[in-house]
Formats: sequence, C-alpha cells, structure tokens
Amino acid sequence: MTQDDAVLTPSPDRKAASPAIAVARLTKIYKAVPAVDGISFTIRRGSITGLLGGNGAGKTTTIAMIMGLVQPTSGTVEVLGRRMPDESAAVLGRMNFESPYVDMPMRLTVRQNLTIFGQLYAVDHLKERIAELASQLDLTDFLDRANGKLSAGQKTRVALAKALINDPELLLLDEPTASLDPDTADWVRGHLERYRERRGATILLASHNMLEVERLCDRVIIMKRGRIEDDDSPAQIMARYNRTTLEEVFLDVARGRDREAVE
Ligand SMILES: Nc1ncnc2c1ncn2[C@@H]1O[C@H](COP(=O)(O)OP(=O)(O)OP(=O)(O)O)[C@@H](O)[C@H]1O
Repeated sequence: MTQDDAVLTPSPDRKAASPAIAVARLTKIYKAVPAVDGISFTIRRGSITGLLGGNGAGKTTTIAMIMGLVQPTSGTVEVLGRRMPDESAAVLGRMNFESPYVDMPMRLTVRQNLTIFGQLYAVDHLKERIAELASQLDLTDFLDRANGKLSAGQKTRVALAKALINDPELLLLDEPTASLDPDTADWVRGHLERYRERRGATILLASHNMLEVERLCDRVIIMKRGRIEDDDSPAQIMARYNRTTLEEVFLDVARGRDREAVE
C-alpha cells in the first residue's frame, strides 16, 4: 500500500474514532415543504443529546434519516462512521430505536415479541438476555401476556426492552418516557443513565419533557421549522436566553422571542 492509499482508505481505527452521528446539510422535502432544512451537527460517542422542538419541527424525520429509514432529499448522514442508508447493513446491528408511538404486534406476548426482535439482531443467549431485561425493566410478571393487553406504561417499558435487546452502542429514542407516571419515568431515566455509563453508549433523544432533558442531556439541539435554532449544553443555552429552565427557553423559541429580546 502506498502512502497515498493509506490516507485515502479509512482504517478500522479511523472508523472507531469517527463521531457516533455526523449529519451534513441534511434536508428532507415532502411535497415542496421542507420537514428538515439543511441541518448539520456531529454527536460524539458516549454523549446524551436532546433533540427539542415543537410539534412538526422535524425531530422524528431527522431520527428516521439517521436510522436510514427515510431517504434524505439532499445532504448526508453517517452513523458510527458509515454512510446511511447505503451502508446501513454494517451498523444497524449496533444501534436501536424506541418510540412509544410505534406499536409491536399486539397479539404476540411480550416474550414472543422480544424473541422475534432478538432473533432479528442475532442476539446470543437470547432467553437469558430476555430474562435479564425483564428483571431490569420490571417486566417479569407480564412476559407471557399479549402486548395488546398491557397498559401504556407497561408497553413503554417493553419498547425499551426491545430497544436494548442487542446492547446497542447507539440508542435513538423518540419520547422515551411519554405516558409513564412520574415515578416510572424517573426510574427509566436512571436506567438510561446507567446504561450509557456501563456501555459507553451514545443516546440521542427527542423529548417534550424539559426536566428530562435537563437531567439527562449534556447537549441540546433545538429545532424549529426544520432548522437548528440553537445547539449547546443546557447550561449555556439557559444562560444565553437569560432563563433558569429549559421550559422557559422552549417557550421563548416557540413564541419567536429571540435571545436579544429576552436579554
Ligand atoms: N411522511 C410524511 N409526508 C408528508 N409530510 C410529512 C411526513 N412526515 C412528516 N411530515 C411533515 O414534516 C414536518 C416535520 O414532522 P416531524 O414528524 O419530523 O416533526 P416532529 O418534530 O417530530 O413533531 P412532533 O413533536 O409532533 O412529533 C411536519 O410538518 C410534518 O407534517
């Protein structure tokens, strides 16, 4: 190999050093309306980032493009050093996704659902993995109940178990604690923090719960009408808007009060 080849060919080490997610000038246009409008950001491995924004801001579309489920109109997405969606086969097994709004088959039991997803990810020792997750997420009592007969909160915990089945390096979460009571939601947040610490995992979460974002996230990306309105640590963003909570910042952004106006 010549010196030039060595520079041009990404080595496994260079892939390992790449960010968890790199998005450049990413755009998705639905019938002439931009859902995502030229956004760029990189997310470092091992971080927890919150994706905020009002209804229709473009969060879910962004996550879907990161997953390789939606083809961008233009721009690029790289996940763990691989271009999405073209190279998704190389990384899908190392990532996972949870949204309480995506239902699993209702007639199958929780155990059957987790078994199917575990098999899709070729999880080793799947029975033991399901038992471990059931114990961690308090699912043991209803493992053999049909998914359709669970409460909303129980379904959310099952969805989280599904998202963790392959011990993912990258976890994409769309409102992970929606419909959970405050106690269970708090417990799930603790579980996610411990998971990140233990696994060194990267988490990107879309959330409307500002306290959740303040607690979990070291960085916040605020979207509005498909664009990035702000991108920084929660503390820096609150300082910039002269606010003491992210809730107040969110309202400022949603109601069009910019930083200067609130200073
Ligand atoms: N498949 C689709 N076809 C047409 N328009 C779409 C489609 N998916 C999303 N959109 C539009 O794109 C915009 C962004 O939607 P998206 O679901 O990404 O927003 P969001 O920030 O996740 O909102 P929410 O907080 O309500 O979930 C919205 O105007 C939405 O109506």
